[in-house]
Amino acid sequence: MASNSSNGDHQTSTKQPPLPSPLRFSKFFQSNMRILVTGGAGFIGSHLVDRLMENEKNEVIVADNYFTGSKDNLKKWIGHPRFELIRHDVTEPLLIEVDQIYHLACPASPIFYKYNPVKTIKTNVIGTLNMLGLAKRVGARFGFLLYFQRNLKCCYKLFLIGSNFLDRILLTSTSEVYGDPLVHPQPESYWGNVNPIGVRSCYDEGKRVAETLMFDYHRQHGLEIRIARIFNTYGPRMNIDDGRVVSNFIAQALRGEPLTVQSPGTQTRSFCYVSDMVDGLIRLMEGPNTGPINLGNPGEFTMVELAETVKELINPKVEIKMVENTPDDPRQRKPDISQAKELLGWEPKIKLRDGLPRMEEDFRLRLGVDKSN
Ligand SMILES: NC(=O)c1ccc[n+]([C@@H]2O[C@H](COP(=O)([O-])OP(=O)(O)OC[C@H]3O[C@@H](n4cnc5c(N)ncnc54)[C@H](O)[C@@H]3O)[C@@H](O)[C@H]2O)c1
Ligand SMILES: O=C(O)[C@H]1O[C@H](OP(=O)(O)OP(=O)(O)OC[C@H]2O[C@@H](n3ccc(=O)[nH]c3=O)[C@H](O)[C@@H]2O)[C@H](O)[C@@H](O)[C@@H]1O
Repeated sequence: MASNSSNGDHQTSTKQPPLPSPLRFSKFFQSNMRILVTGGAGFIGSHLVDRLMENEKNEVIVADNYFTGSKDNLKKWIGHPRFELIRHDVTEPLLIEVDQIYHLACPASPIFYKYNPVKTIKTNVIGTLNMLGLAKRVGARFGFLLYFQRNLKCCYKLFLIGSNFLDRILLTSTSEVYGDPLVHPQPESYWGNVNPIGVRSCYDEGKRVAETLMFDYHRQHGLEIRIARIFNTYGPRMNIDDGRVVSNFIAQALRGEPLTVQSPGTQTRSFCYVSDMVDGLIRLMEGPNTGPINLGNPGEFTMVELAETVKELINPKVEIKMVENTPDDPRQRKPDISQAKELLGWEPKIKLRDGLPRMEEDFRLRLGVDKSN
């Protein structure tokens, strides 16, 4: 069996040792960062792709099953040499070479995640397991390669360069992990108040298990993880009929329909504009902190106040009517973002009254309702 000692002064055969696969080896020299965005055809994901593509050193791969997302959200990138779109359901394994994973694949609207609760929890549990397996597989092989290079001495320096390309995976978790919070505002140290068997549990508990899996892979396999707990986010490209409150109210105001405030109407939410959210996600991924870190806008409003603001800004003639709510609707939600400020140097810039008109413009275009009506 031919063998070469690491310092090359003793060879039993002229056969060269097997070189690492060109693809892997090139990782040390390639300037491009290969980034997988699962759920990248969705609302937040497509805005994230836009931002990642601005960096010429990024190659972006989107894996999406189009359950709530759309190719339309990515049409400007299709055919671009640094972009690739694959129809893929994350509940099935995915074998590709990547350097970073933003794992966003999961329906976010309560109407959609309640539509098939078993699928929702599979997406959060099996989907996250598949993405962690991908990160570990690629990261582990890469780790071996680093060890191999390190023992070649001459390439030791590459180990230092290469190591900062070690894979990392970011999970977009949610403020729903706090359930119907008894602590207000919610800090990351709060364990939550979640119904394990309710109609929202497929999502709330699914995301909690996803966070658990992230930390277990981190502790057991040393995987580089990042966890963002996203609070209500709004902006252009939200599905017009996805049932979430901001998209509902804007679509209703533009169509001249009554704004449907679900009872009691005094429940609160805090709304973060999508460009602020994307900023926060990238800062978290690029920084050294695993999280979980709350990302959201601490500006808290009741649903009645939100309806009154939409009425004032978009259609003063529209009515506001109370309708029934769904079970387990959290009564209050407001992020404590002191960790995001301190560790990421991040805080949201866009206030609700400045964000809503940008979303109105997008919805007017898509609904064909011009300013005069
Ligand atoms: N928007 C918010 O207010 C909010 C708040 C908290 C957390 N989040 C999280 O952020 C992420 C993105 O949310 P969003 O608002 O963009 O939602 P979205 O529904 O617009 O996007 C989700 C994307 O994931 C895709 N997807 C769903 N299931 C999939 C599967 N099994 N395999 C592959 N793709 C799948 C959908 O087709 C869609 O493109 C989600 O993980 C969501 O839980 C969003
Ligand atoms: O920020 C979060 O973490 C969560 O926020 C939302 O969940 P939720 O707050 O329930 O979102 P909406 O469906 O927009 O409901 C917000 C509030 O508005 C109310 N609502 C909703 C729709 C409507 O037409 N009228 C109305 O008053 C609901 O009862 C609820 O109290 C997202 O749907 C979740 O994906 C996300 O994880």
